[in-house]
Amino acid sequence: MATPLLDDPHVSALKAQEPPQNDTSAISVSNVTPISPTTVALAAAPNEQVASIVAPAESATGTVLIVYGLNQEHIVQLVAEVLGKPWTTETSLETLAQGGDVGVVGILARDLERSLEGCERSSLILVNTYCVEDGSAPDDTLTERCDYEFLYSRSPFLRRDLSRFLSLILGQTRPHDDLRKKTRTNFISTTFPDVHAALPNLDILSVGSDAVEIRVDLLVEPAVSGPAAPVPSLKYVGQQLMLLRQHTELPIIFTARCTRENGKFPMDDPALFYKYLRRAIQWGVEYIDVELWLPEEIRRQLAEKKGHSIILSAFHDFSGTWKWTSEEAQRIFTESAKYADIVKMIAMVHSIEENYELEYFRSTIKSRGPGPLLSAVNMGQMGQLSRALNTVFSPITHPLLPMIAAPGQLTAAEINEALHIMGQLPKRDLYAIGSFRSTPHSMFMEKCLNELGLPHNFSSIDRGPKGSVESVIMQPQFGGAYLNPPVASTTSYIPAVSNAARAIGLVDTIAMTSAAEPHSAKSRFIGENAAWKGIRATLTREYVPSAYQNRAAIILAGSEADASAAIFALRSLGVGAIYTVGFKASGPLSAGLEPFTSIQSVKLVEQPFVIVSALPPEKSLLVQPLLRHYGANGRSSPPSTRGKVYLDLTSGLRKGDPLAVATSAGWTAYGFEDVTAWTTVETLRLLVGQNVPFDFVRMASGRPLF
Ligand SMILES: O=C1C[C@@](O)(C(=O)O)C[C@@H](O)[C@@H]1O
Repeated sequence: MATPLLDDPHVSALKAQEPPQNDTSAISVSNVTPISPTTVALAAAPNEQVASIVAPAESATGTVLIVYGLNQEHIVQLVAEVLGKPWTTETSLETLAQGGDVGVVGILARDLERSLEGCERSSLILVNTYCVEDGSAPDDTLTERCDYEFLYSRSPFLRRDLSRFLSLILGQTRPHDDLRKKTRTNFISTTFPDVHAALPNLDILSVGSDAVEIRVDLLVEPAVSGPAAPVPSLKYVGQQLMLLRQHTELPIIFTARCTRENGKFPMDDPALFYKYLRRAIQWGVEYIDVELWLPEEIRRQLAEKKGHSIILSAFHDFSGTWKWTSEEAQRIFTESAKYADIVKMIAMVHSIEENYELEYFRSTIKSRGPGPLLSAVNMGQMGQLSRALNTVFSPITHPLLPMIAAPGQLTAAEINEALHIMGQLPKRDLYAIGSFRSTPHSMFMEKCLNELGLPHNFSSIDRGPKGSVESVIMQPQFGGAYLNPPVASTTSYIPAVSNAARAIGLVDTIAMTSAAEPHSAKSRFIGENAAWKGIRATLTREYVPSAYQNRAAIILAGSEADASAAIFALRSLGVGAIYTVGFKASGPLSAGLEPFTSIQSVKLVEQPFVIVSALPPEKSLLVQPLLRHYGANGRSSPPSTRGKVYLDLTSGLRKGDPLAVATSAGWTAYGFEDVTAWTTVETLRLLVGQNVPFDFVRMASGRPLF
């Protein structure tokens, strides 16, 4: 049967080999398959240069086998597009074994079982896909036969959701690698019986959260007749999870809390927990909460099968007699650590002293050296102090939730206020430095600081005469700034710069370093570049990082400086040749860039996967002929590698409407507003260490942004 192309020579790394390594923005530069011999010389070295700054992902090969339902073949093509790989459909897997590594292969669900007999599975990643729109659920045995399962509905979020799912299960994005390095992390414990009720407020609810917990045990599945079942069905849970994932970019924590630990899941059948948690791994959930009381065999098996999900072990003690200083507390940690990436220990307490004892316990765990992270808090009003002092995955609540998930829970704002009062979060002066255009943006920043209960001042200042920025930075209360437009990374008043900012040549954020002790020899501040992360986050929202590997890119800009963050972001994704229009590069990122000098050069470029325009507004029209030329009706890409991205970084009143032209010519197009919102997320992280989700930034800013 079917279908297109297995002739693409670029079938390469799809899946990162075990286990999760370093950086979320990881890239792969090994396994680079050149587009053309010249591309090798042009691209390999520059990508490696960026790879030394942004740690590369391990690469590996594998075929993604998409199991699909009748009349659902479109999902196979969509998977291939998001992965940037060729695809085919088969009725049997025998031919596959001979054909080797072919990217994406679709097989009808009804053909799977017969096909798998005697088939060598080791290089296959089996993903069952299932459209839940009609309210039905996939067949259990089919799901169990597969490694992963993608539940979907044909919503505007489908592509984004698919990209997130694939990036996670293939180990191409590793949200935990970023989070485990943060000084403090919070997660919001949602307590809705139905995720639908959370959706209108999800953006605001998750300000200050690094992850969202879905309390599966608190979901209440509507009963056809009679009272609701004590445990929501897997079918219902799957649909609820899909809905939540479509509406938040934050990692999800999947929790089925048992009755003894303040939850509703019955404890008479541990296998039930295994079934739900295993399914959560198959659904590509980022964090799985595994209770310590579960039989060791179940915990071991979940750890073995966790793929790229992270395991949070959970232990709650409600007895009121818990002692953090006891042998038992140490034993519980040791036992939990066996199969966990994060150990969560939570106890009900009745005196303030028990918080001090918990802090002592925390220090003993730290002194043990490397091992899983400890997230430990006390419950009850007396335990609230510990909720402020815990730094790893602190459970938080929000006034808009129907109820708190545990006694004594605090909001993100309450924790920050408490930390401030205890002298742990001193008030700082933060600045937006630059053109007056940044004022609405700084109002938004102020709004975020308020929402987060942060004590800082925020002021917007013009760059002013020479020396004026220096005098601001020298003030003892100075606590960080963002600069619009950015300044050269060699600017004398910036004490130190990050490697990325140095390579890009621009600093757009001055952040306090973590080693910012008052008399330390180290610089208290560092110049950073948030823009490239904003660009990268935009580019990878609907395509997995490896979709960019070795593909050609074109960048149009009025100057090298306007393009450098985009070049860095593209290099971090391992793109192949980069062609430039409107400028000739000579800075640190110039190696491997090839200028388009004539219409002749346009003809030489095969099919660019990505076009970025950072042209000045009065010249923004110039990109339109290229978008049309390479659009679906022009020199279109082979169907095997269809899908291409247009990123418009031009701000202000522009000529023409390149975004509309791009969309009508079949490009996946993103405007400046998307990049700015992602960049703002990064800026807030750098300046105040807090996570404000993209959707909140986008919602609060409306359109056009700020
Ligand atoms: O484990 C925890 C911590 C928690 O019990 C608390 O004490 O805040 C709340 C739960 O939802 C979460 O799963």
